[in-house]
Amino acid sequence: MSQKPRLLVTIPLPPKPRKTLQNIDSIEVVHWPEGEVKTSENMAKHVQGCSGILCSVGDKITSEVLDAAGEALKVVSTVSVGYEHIDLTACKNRGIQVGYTPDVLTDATADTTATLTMMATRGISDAIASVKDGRWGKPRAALPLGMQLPGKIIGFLGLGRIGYATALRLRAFGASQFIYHNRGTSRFADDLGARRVEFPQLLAQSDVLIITASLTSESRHLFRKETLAQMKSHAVLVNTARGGFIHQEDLAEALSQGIIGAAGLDVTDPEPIDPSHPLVHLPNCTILPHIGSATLETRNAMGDLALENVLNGMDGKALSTPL
Ligand SMILES: O=C(O)C(=O)CO
Repeated sequence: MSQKPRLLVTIPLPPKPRKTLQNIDSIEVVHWPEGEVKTSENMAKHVQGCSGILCSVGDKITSEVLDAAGEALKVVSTVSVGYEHIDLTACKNRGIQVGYTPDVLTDATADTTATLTMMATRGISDAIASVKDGRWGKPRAALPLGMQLPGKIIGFLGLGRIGYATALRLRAFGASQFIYHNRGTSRFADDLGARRVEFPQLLAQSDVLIITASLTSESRHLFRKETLAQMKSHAVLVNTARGGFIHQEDLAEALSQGIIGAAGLDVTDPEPIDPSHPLVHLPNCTILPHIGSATLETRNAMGDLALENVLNGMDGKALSTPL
């Protein structure tokens, strides 16, 4: 049996960190078998005896997984800024370090959030569909008119790094009035001239409401029938954070009944969303397949940082970006 420390890699790595890892022969790399379902049983099987886990948001790192890994496990490193898939308390209790990848994905994710905001406010996905399905030019099939950002109130649930970078992009489209709801105050508020409001005011005042917060057990299904009903009837809801913020059946109902105007989602719950889900077929709902950070440059940077974290952790060193 190999005496080398073992590293479980649960995801296909981007090219740059993949190459780096290929050139390291002091560790044994266990790659997740292509196409194998990520069940807890399979995770427990592959993680046995590993000193490090390199994973991402689709991998549930529970106390059972940590127990299955055994005494050797020193570090869990996720290729993501979100970390709700990792049981941090269980890691802490076992002295296991946890790393994540903040900052390096801010710009790519803000690009996606601003793009999705523009797509949803202008009804771009239905407009594209109308060209493909022959509705273009048929008077009775006229598309609804879109909404522009000047003079509108742009609300952020979670004005952190990604929210701020999104607001800067939306300024180029004429957005100038920003409000936000964070638990405390945002360090970016002054620069944007953004006003902090309580959640009910965020719902009631936003013309565009953008979710760029971390999901917690308290914020699960924060957007449901009762809260969606408090939004403006033309409001556009954008979510590039986590699907769990939104009760999807309630959102589908709100969009089809004109309770709110449109939605743009880069995240769903579960992922992927079932293609037969009503949200997928609504003309006023744009859904992207969780591509927030999906550029070559950003994924390489995330992979590099996560690899650095896991190698340091396996070596007993401090991580560059610990949780
Ligand atoms: O980094 C994250 O948390 C993601 O969702 C990746 O896009």
